[in-house]
Amino acid sequence: MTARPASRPTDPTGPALPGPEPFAAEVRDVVVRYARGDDAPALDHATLTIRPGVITGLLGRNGAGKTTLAALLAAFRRPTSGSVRVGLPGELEDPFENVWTTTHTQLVRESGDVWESDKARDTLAYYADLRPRWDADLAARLLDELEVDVRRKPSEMSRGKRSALGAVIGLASRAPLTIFDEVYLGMDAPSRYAFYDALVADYAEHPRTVLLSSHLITEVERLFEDVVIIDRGRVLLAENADDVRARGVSLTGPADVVERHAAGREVLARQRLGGTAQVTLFGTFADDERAAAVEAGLEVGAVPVQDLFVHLTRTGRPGAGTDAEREEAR
Ligand SMILES: Nc1ncnc2c1ncn2[C@@H]1O[C@H](COP(=O)(O)OP(=O)(O)OP(=O)(O)O)[C@@H](O)[C@H]1O
Repeated sequence: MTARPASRPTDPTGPALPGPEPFAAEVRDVVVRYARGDDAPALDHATLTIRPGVITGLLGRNGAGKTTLAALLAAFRRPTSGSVRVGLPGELEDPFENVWTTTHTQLVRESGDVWESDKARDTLAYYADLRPRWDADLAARLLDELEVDVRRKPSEMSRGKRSALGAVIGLASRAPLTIFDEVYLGMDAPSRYAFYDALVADYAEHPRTVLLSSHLITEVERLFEDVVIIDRGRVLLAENADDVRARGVSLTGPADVVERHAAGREVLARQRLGGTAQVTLFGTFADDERAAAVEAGLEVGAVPVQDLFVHLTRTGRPGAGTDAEREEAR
């Protein structure tokens, strides 16, 4: 953030207030063009629903439109056309210049959304004042756990500590709609896992609607219930994560048996360790195919969201994806 708003924090240590129920959001036929006449809009007739009280994973390759979508929901910008509505289920409103919905929506981006040149505690005080459900105790505990020194300015912190500060702001806000846009990318693995654990624990106690955008799909996929995949501004799918996982099949077992049961199917990923192989196949198995695979000694499982994501968004779809492209997309 570059400019400080006119209002200043008053009581950063005040008690958390009860707030509204988790928000829902609806995006209908939304187009966002950053430049007039741009023939590759950042969002291209995007339509999706964010369910209330659910953690949704927002996935897409670089430049897919994730940050643009997050910015619309948080009312940082308006769509070129189409409608964005946010709020209590059944009472959705246009969030743009809407004090009520924006007060209850917290977006944290990779930059951390912090005042770079002020001490971190000033940014925390600002959010404590802004967010009615701010929990100062939770913020203090997480800052301690993630070893963020609030006496320092973000401009003097490492990227990871700045990200951690943003992650704490997102969690302690307890906003009915909380959006984490790649906020944890700068954090090291122990910090990221501490953040995921804190998110799951606090979400269980204080349900809210969470949108998590990340490239680290294997790390975060256990967290989300719904998935939205965007590709070049278009929504490829928006559905329950288990339904996404059921779009493919994973087979594990002796390599020759695995290959026999995979024959003729589209292989999304293949791994081999000695005589054991694991393949990820696109498409579902009929009951008799599944039974035959189990009978032959194979382990039949659901597909990691990551493999489907790579498949659905690979360069030159349909058809031409190579292993190198898949690696690049990971
Ligand atoms: N301020 C801007 N001005 C012009 N074009 C922009 C602007 N912000 C984003 N874009 C373009 O809009 C498209 C979508 O960008 P966006 O940042 O939403 O994608 P993203 O999925 O968040 O990408 P990443 O994972 O790389 O952060 C990209 O083509 C990007 O170049």
